[in-house]
Amino acid sequence: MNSADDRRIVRAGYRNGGGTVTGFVHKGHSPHPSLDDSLEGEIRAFLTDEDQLHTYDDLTKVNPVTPTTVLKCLQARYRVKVFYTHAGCTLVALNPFQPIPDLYSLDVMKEYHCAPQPQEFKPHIFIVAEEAYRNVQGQLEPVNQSLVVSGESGAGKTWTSRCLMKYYATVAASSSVLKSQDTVERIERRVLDSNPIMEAFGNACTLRNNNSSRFGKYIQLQLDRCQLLVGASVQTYLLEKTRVACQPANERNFHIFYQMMKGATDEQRKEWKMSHDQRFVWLPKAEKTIEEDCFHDTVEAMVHLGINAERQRQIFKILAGILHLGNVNFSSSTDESQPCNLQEQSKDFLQRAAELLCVPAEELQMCLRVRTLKAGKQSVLKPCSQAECSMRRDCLAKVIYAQLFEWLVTFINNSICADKSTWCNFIGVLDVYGFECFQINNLEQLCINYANEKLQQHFVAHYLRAQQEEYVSEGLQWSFVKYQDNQSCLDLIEGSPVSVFSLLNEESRLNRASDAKTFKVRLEKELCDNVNISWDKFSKVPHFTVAHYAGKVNYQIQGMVEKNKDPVPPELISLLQKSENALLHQIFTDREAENMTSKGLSKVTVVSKFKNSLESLMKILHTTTPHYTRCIKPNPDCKPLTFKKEEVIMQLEACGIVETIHISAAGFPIRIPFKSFMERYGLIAKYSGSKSESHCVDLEALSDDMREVEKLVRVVLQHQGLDPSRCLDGEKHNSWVHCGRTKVFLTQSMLDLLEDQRKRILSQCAFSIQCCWLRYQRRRRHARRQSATLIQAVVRSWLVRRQVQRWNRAAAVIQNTWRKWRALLKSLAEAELDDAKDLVKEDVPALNPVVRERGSVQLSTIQEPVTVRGWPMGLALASAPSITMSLTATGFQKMMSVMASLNLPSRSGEYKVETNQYTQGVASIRAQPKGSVKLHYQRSPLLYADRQPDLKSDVTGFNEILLEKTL
Ligand SMILES: Nc1ncnc2c1ncn2[C@@H]1O[C@H](COP(=O)(O)OP(=O)(O)OP(=O)(O)O)[C@@H](O)[C@H]1O
Repeated sequence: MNSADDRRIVRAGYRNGGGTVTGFVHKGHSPHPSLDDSLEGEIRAFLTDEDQLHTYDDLTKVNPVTPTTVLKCLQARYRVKVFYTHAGCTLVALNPFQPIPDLYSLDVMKEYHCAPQPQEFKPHIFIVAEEAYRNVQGQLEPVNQSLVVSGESGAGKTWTSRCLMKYYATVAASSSVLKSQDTVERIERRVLDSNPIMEAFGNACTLRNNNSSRFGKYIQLQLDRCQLLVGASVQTYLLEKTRVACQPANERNFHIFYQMMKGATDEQRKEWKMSHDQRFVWLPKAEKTIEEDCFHDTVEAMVHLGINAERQRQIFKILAGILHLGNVNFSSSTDESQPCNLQEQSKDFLQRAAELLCVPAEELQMCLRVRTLKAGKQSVLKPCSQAECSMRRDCLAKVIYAQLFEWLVTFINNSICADKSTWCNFIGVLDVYGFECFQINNLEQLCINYANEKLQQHFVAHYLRAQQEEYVSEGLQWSFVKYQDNQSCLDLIEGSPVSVFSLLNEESRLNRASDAKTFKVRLEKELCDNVNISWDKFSKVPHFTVAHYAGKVNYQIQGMVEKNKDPVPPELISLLQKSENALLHQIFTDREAENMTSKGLSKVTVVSKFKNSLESLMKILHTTTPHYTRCIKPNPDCKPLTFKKEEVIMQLEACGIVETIHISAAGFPIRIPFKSFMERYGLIAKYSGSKSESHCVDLEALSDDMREVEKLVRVVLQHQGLDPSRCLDGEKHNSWVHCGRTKVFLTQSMLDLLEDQRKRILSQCAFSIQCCWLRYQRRRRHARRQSATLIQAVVRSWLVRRQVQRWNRAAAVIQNTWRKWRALLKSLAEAELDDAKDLVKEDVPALNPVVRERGSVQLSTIQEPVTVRGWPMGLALASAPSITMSLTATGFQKMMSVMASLNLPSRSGEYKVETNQYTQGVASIRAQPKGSVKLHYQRSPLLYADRQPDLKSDVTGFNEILLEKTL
């Protein structure tokens, strides 16, 4: 690659309202040699700083954008083991061909998933995955997403698709803890387990890739309202079934056969009649072992998907039967009226194949060697030639394998597909075979390359053309980037009324053996006007050459029509319907098999079927938001960390990556309708303190008034510190924004600036809101505290008042009761004393006059022995406080208090107070000198018995006092 190649891209300026914006004219020499020179100078200047080349995360930042500069950047990045690079709307993924530790770990997934702005992280396939996931969340139309992974065989498409599926199985399930863990785990696991099964049955080791997908697939990951993965469905395209019976030189059959051969137990070998040293014609390069040869993984995945042991047995028996069938050979017959004989060593294989397929051996042999021709209601048997016999054998193997594969896909879908009511959005992952160009190419390659053309067209239509067309419709002056539009190539292949496909179908539907040369003549005649098809006049082999977007491919015509017919002899289908293998029987008796037998496959040709399925895929893609990932194979030998420039540049050119970068770099990738723009960024003008009158303009009204909107856009730009006149219509590199008729066109840098400003204003607003809120809260807290204090004070005073009132009432009751009680006691005591006086008058000498006068007992004054049985209760109660005092006092103090409470004179010698237990109170008082008086008391159960409300009272006493005179 040198700068001469770069001359194909010449920059040209375009003007928009006075300013110049960089645009490009692709492919074609510049009419100005000085431009070439300056470009070369720029390229040299750019490449001088080699140490910086790997820092370009996005190739749109490369300046100037040429194949050389882009290539050098990718190479520099690959050297430092950076494998992902943005190229505008596309992600370029270079295959490292060796596992890179921690590049796809769970932690990395979480990092990208949780990042507020994953785009700011290093380019990664997880950015694409996350962007798609967030788009679904955003619910902006179109909500459903498609991740289109393209690249040539071995570039890493399947690897990338697997990474994407693992990513969604992780992030879309991580927040699902609330759901039944069982369900979630089961569905994620099932979705992931569909991979090893489909790869075992649909992938093979080819010269370009040890694990080459021999079918295309579109996986829909179904998400529910909460963005959780609830199911998935798989749509497959064009399995390369010819590989079952015919493997290209140095390539292998499908992995599953080798897995069986290498991983079977002795018991299984016995059942499959497959000894260790058994060689199968259809298993070339069996000695080569690759990491995909893991039978255990496939069986485990089958178990997880719900394929039970009996079904597995049936599947493996069918596969073993196919292998044995491959060893059946026929010898040529000299007599055309007689069927070909089986070669001697083939007899056993035919027998075993029949046993494994559970069909009668004779019938199998018959079907392979004799054709049944229908003539009206009559059937005529016609022996087949040796070549026909081999073809019928191969056809049988292919149809069984293809139907088995289809059954498996259906089973997987039934197992992982969620009910329509449970999911609402999906993310589709498309992994189709890459562009193929071999020495000999036939119908398979034509179909594969046609599919790639379709995808390229989708990319062109969606991105390159749509973007530029929009510039024009919005009134932007734009110097077009000349991208390679492959519409004419597609017209050649699938167009109407005349195209390669239509002619092929016509030829296939004619009830005659096709001739390659005749067909070539027909093609030449019908398609000579199309520039995308050519013929090598000197070649002896009938062929045609198609100029695809990715390069020219020679297609061999021989066998193409037959392959397109893909006829399956009805007797073979009838035979398989009779199979005692339940699975085989079911596969061929279902509705599709019925159609197949009744109409014959020749009616629905391979290309028409493929075209239909691709068209429905395209319909789905058109209704989704696409995300493109271009996988690049850095070297043809799959060597780790080896970068071959020639190999890479071819792929970059083939997928139009340079054009993509140009359009992304020179154009305005962000286009926002005025109204949405104002809704999002109008606040910048509003909160930046501008006095512009446009601030007061009603946004709703403005959306209709383009001039006003433009004025506002200018204000917004002013607030960014940008000169609107330069940025809107500015010079080269200054033109960041354009106002179209209905939309604002922005560069990524402009968008970043706007977003930054918006974020700043929002955070200022948030800060103001927080301050207000805090102030408000503080005030509220203070007010609350004051109110609480007031309430507490009021309540406390109310409580106290209530308490005092209760006490007052209680005191009044007590006083009242006490007074009554005291009066009662007094009267009782007086009555008792009156009785005692009477008694003394009658029986004993008179009591001491002091006693009589005071109405109290003065034992000391008793001259004569008297018998006092006890003191009245009233006296006891009246004296209670003193007693209490005496209980707490000790010694003399106590004695004095007791005497005082009994109103006893304290003359010494007349009586004695004894305290038996000092600590517990007075035990007795003994009178002197004639005998002693014992005073007993006991505590009253009455509340307040120890209180003496009225201290002046002359009534004294204990709770209960018993006086006892002992002689
Ligand atoms: N990101 C990667 N990291 C490590 N190895 C990778 C990576 N991508 C691809 N590979 C390696 O490259 C091989 C080929 O990749 P893959 O099978 O995905 O290619 P493909 O594009 O799907 O090819 P085909 O079209 O033939 O199916 C893988 O088997 C793997 O070993």
